[in-house]
Order: sequence, then C-alpha cells, then structure tokens
Amino acid sequence: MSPDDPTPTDPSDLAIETRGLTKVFGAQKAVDGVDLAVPRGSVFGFLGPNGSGKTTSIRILLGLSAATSGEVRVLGRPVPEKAAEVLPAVGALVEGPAFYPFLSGRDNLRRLDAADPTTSPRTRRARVEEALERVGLEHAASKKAHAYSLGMKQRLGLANALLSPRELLVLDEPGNGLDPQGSREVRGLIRSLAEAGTTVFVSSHLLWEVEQMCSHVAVMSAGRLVWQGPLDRLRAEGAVQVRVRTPDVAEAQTALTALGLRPETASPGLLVAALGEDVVVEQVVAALVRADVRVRGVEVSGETLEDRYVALTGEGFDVAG
Ligand SMILES: Nc1ncnc2c1ncn2[C@@H]1O[C@H](COP(=O)(O)OP(=O)(O)OP(=O)(O)O)[C@@H](O)[C@H]1O
Repeated sequence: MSPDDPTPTDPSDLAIETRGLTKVFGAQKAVDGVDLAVPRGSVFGFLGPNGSGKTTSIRILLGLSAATSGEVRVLGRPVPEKAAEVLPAVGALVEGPAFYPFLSGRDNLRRLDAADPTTSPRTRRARVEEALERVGLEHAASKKAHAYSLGMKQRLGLANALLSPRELLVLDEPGNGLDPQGSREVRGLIRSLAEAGTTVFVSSHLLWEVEQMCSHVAVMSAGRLVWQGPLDRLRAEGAVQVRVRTPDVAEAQTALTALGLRPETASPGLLVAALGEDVVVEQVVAALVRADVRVRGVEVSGETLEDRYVALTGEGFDVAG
C-alpha cells in the first residue's frame, strides 16, 4: 500500500475506536455493543435521541466510568489503562461541568489550569484570557460562577476544554443552554478548531446542529450504534433519483449508462435515473462534466436527511427508557 493510499480503517488514523463497548445499569443496557471509529481530523457528530447512550459512552471514553465490557482506544492508546497518558491531549466538556460557585469564571479557569501538572504557571494568565476570549466570555469573566446562566456555564466549560492545545476535544451537547446566537458561535468555534487540526467528537440530539458542523456522524438508538460514516454518505443514501436537465441528452445518457445507471428521457431535455447504492449524485455530476455535457440543472429527490435519521432511530416523541 502506498503512503498516498491510506486505509480508512487503519487504527492509527482513528482518534477514537471502540469494540463491543457495553455498559449495563441493572437490567438495562445503556450502551450495547458499540463499535465506534472516529477518524483523526474529523468533526464527528455523536447523534441520538435523549437516553440513547451518548453521555454514558462519552463518560467511558474519558475514563470517568468503567465499561461493563468492550475495548476503548483513544488517540491510539487503551483507556482506562493509559488514561493518564492520553487525557492531557484531550479537552472535554461533559454534562454539568462543576465550578466553584463563589469564584469568578476567570478564577475557576485559573484553578483548573493550575490543577493540570502539564501546564506552565508562567503562561497561565495568557492562556486563561485567550480561552475566555475564544468562547466570548471575556466581559463576564469577573462575575461569580453561581451568577452564570446555563449558557455561560457551558461556555466556561468549553473554555476549560480549550485551555491547552488538544489533539482531541470530546464535547457532550455543547449547545445545551445556549441561545441561537451562542450555539452558532460554538459551532463556528468548533469548525475553526477542526480547521486547525483538532479532532472534535461532539454529541447532540439535534440533527440540524450536527448537519451544520460535522463531517462524520454516528447515530445511536436505544444504546446501539445504528449508522456511522461521512455525513455526505448518509445524505446520499437517502437520495433515490437524479434528474438532469441538458440539451445534450444523448451524451448525458452515455455518461450515466457508463456509471451503471439506467437513465430514461422523461421529457425533451430531461433525463431521469434511479441512483444505486454504489453511485452517488457527486459521481453523476463529475461524469457529466468529464463528458463535456452542458448541464442546466441537477435535482435529487428522495428522503431528506431528517427522513433518514427518523428511519434509523425510529424517533417519535418518546424518550428511550
Ligand atoms: N448512573 C445511571 N444509572 C442507571 N441508569 C443510567 C445511569 N446513567 C444513564 N442511565 C440510563 O442509561 C440510558 C442512556 O443514558 P445516557 O445519558 O447515556 O443517554 P444520552 O443519549 O446521553 O441522553 P441525553 O441526550 O438525554 O443526555 C438512559 O436510559 C439512562 O436512564
């Protein structure tokens, strides 16, 4: 295999990998045989309805809770065995971050930074100010934490995760408690961190939120992993038909047939073809361009991403167990 041709399942390309991850509470399997594969460099959305097992899985990834069975590797090393080595490279925001209520946001961060033996006291002040600024909390930094709104606490939790440069960020519902403007800012922040090379594993129960910031997604339902892969593939799987408007019908027909599709002329200048599992719309457009077909329009019809998500999770208004 050439270096230009890495196998996507190569373990060294994975920031998080689990095999058969299971957590049982009493008679309930909160997490049931989950095999996660989170590629390095991805913004990976961990999506699922309330109670589907996201927080439980995240707590295990961070060594905060023990799995009943299964294996976990974070940044290539086994957790919890090597947690002490791995966790300094991992920034985390988990449900309800605990802060000292009578300290200011800034002083809380300074304490948390001081508790990390890998950080330098000399640069602490600058690091704390930078983290506060990145999450838009610089003006509220002197306020006592008990006076913070849920959204402000969430931002402070995120600032804590950003105190040091991290290879991996694990964020449990970072949009919780934020107003629309705040959650937009957090999505922008996550995208910019990812552009700078950090892998971000982020849970959410909101499809539209995942859609706006993630490159990859894993879908959980009642403790089970029901789908994972690039978000574009999830979207493409729901696409069932492509409609191409072109004056070059014959050439377009040849190009689509070469892809293995069976295009039909629906009306003059309009070709329609069913998309198979192996052919996605991007390939159709690329083939038409390669064949110098003049394209006036391409439409895809079929399930929306939301239809796919509901089909996978069977989500109604019920909350799992
Ligand atoms: N400590 C616990 N003891 C008993 N049951 C638990 C415990 N923690 C979680 N559960 C149960 O495990 C299941 C999965 O919960 P979990 O919090 O992981 O889901 P989630 O997907 O993170 O949901 P949410 O989006 O509501 O946070 C739920 O049915 C929950 O009631």
